[in-house]
Amino acid sequence: MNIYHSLDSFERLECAVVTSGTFDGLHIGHKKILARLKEISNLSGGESVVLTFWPHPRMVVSEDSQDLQLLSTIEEKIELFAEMGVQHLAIIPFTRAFSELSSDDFIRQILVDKIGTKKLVIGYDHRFGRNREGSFDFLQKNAFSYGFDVEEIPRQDIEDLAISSSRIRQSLLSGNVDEAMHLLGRPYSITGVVVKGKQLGRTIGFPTANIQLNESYKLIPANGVYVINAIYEGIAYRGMLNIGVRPTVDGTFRTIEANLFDFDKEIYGEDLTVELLHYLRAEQKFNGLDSLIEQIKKDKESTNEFFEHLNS
Ligand SMILES: Cc1cc2nc3c(=O)[nH]c(=O)nc-3n(C[C@H](O)[C@H](O)[C@H](O)COP(=O)(O)O)c2cc1C
Ligand SMILES: Nc1ncnc2c1ncn2[C@@H]1O[C@H](COP(=O)(O)OP(=O)(O)O)[C@@H](O)[C@H]1O
Repeated sequence: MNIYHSLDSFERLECAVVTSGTFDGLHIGHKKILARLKEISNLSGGESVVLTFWPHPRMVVSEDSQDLQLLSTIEEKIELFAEMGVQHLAIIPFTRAFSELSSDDFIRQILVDKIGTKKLVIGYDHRFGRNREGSFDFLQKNAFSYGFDVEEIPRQDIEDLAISSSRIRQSLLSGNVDEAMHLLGRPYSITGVVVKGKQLGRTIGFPTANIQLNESYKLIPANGVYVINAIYEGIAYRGMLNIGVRPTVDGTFRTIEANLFDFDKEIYGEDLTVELLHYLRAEQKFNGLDSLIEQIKKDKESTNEFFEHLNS
């Protein structure tokens, strides 16, 4: 996959089959668009191009941008686009000036002149240009004068509800990682560096790798205990995760900590990815460490049962 961090380095293609959007989460609905993009480019002998924007437009134009929480970091998106076989990924720096571009200017200057678009594939609710004025209807009416075809991919539903990034955010914020997995088509994951904690975990028989996220905007699911797969140096380990403030040990800030099964390595300073598979329970305040340990042992049993069911 060719990656462009601005359009300056993009060389106009003979036959570009293009889609554009923010694609937060790259969920099942997004995948449908990308699958169609690939299909058309294969059939037409063209090349597939994804135009995406970074930072996320809401980080730039919304007043609540501090509160914005996203499903994917830009690194995660790059990896997923590559896995899906996208040939060209152009990451357009989304600035206030760019947000002022009219939809007509966006189409003529970028899609036509810069990229060489011959076919545009967009999701059912995609809007672009100043104040999101460009819609599918607008494109279809003007497609002839722009010299490319447009195709709209209809809304993808699961159980009569639209699959959307905001719906997945809500699922995760209420701890429902099972539903999020269903809508994403893969588990929700978090990657960060392992940092030192209170060094208490090892003394209670459950060492926990405390994960510090690199990006403040990455969405952290609801506090609670989860079944996970942890990926360390490309190898997956079963495990469990606690997200919360650890009321039992008078924790003062929120941590994300993973206990990996059948693992015994010091990994401070190294990267760890956790895939959240299932919600077990809410975080609780126990009357002392003994009750907490009893509960964590039960969590481990529940985690093992979860994996047994998965394999049966
Ligand atoms: C599976 C699991 C469940 C946990 N559940 C709770 C909980 O319900 N309440 C709580 O206060 N802490 C909970 N913890 C956090 C422990 O208090 C924490 O792991 C311990 O204090 C060690 O912290 P350290 O990594 O800073 O040494 C849980 C940890 C794990 C691994
Ligand atoms: N099975 C395991 N699961 C998680 N971390 C482990 C495991 N085995 C060893 N470790 C290491 O031990 C550290 C966690 O020990 P712990 O006593 O909880 O200390 P801390 O409070 O610094 O997290 C992890 O960061 C990791 O380097």
